[in-house]
Amino acid sequence: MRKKIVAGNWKMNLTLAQGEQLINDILAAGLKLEEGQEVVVATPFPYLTKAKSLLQHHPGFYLAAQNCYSEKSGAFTGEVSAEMLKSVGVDYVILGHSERREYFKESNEALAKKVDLVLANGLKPIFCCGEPLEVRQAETQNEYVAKQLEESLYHLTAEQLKDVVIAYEPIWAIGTGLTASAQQAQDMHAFIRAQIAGKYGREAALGLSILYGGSAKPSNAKELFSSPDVDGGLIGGASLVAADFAAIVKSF
Ligand SMILES: O=C(CO)COP(=O)(O)O
Repeated sequence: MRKKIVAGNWKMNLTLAQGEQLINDILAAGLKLEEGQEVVVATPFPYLTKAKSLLQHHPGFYLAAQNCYSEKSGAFTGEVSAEMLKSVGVDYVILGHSERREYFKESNEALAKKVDLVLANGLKPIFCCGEPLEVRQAETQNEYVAKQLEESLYHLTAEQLKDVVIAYEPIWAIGTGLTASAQQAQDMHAFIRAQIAGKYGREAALGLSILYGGSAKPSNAKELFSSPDVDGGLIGGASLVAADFAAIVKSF
């Protein structure tokens, strides 16, 4: 079902005590979530259990991990499986963030395997896509994103796709202070929805939540979220400040 989602991606920031404080501050911010609105917090792995205990009795608040490994289990020192994430109460898993694609060389093919493992464990992927600056400058962003979707998602059944959330994160807008304009975001979100409609049908496309990520902040969230195909945001820097994150959630 299509939902409005604001997800905070903490990335590799905060200590446990700081993270605990941040969640408590967000919970104390008096956010009133309506039916179909969700707040998701994506903490580093070591904080997931603690974060779960803080969030679990708050309807509408969900927990995400920022990654998982592309194999089920075994001798993969330092890696974390989807099954492990499920066992500590995770709801969503961010997959294919551009930082992981860039620094850890995650391919569309490896991401397809991660998507499968996440879904097989009853978790929901927040699948990230988005183009680098040179692709945007060459005006080939649609082809670029279409390929990401095709190679990582299109092996799924329509039933499986119902549990997938897509986040469009233009790389040139991540952590740069440069935000896609509301029109640029809307255009890409509409394109993604049309691609999904072409592959899975109109009903599936209308049921899909597509989040925008890239320098979203309190001052631009309302405009971004007011576009018809933008169903919320995946927030980096501003998710580390409770007042900013809460203000963005209030922009639903
Ligand atoms: O990468 C992002 C969220 O996953 C966006 O990060 P910023 O909001 O810091 O630009």
